[in-house]
Amino acid sequence: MQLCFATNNRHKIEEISRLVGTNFHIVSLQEIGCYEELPETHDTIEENAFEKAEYVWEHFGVSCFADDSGIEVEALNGEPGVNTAFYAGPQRNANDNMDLLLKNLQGKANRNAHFRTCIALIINGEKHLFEGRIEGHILERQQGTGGFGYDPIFMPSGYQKSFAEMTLDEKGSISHRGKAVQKLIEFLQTMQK
Ligand SMILES: O=c1[nH]c(=O)c2ncn([C@@H]3O[C@H](COP(=O)(O)OP(=O)(O)OP(=O)(O)O)[C@@H](O)[C@H]3O)c2[nH]1
Ligand SMILES: [Mg+2]
Repeated sequence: MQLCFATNNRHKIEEISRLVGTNFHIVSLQEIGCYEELPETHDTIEENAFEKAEYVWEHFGVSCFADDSGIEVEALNGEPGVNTAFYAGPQRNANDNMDLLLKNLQGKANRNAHFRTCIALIINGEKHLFEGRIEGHILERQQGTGGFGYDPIFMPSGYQKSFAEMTLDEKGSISHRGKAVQKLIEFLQTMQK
């Protein structure tokens, strides 16, 4: 089965390709001739995931899925949430985003946070949503150099290392994205039976 992964984030492609393995064949936006930014104009992760997938389905007529993700911090009433990618500004810089989050958490005892991924699938025009979530906390400072985004300051519950100190396989086995993709794979497998 061939599906377009509607994303411009190379880290997501790397993580999801490993998880999907040979279960189905993923094609990129470039491979279907889509070179534009995908619209993400809504206030929720769920709606933005569908907006990206719908754009590809409507403009290119290709079955596809999109991943919209965010980190939600308890003491900040769920922020950055839907603004995770550009929390510190339109430059979408990971260090600026982490610095701002650490600054906004200064002096706060509660550092609980979770990552959430919503994967919107449109297959032959039918729409489905899969969600994955991982609980953890925000570290005092960056730890590790792997991963992307906020990985160096996020430590999942029950672990003594940040996402940025894990291998891609380790992160994928517990992460928000890993859980959402697992649900997507199981769904696609039941469809093929
Ligand atoms: O530490 C992190 N570990 C992760 O596993 C992770 N996944 C997402 N993020 C952050 O959340 C934004 C989502 O925004 P997002 O879902 O709109 O993605 P994006 O704009 O980068 O790509 P696209 O898929 O929309 O093209 C991204 O930019 C990252 O800053 C992560 N941070
Ligand atoms: Mg985006």
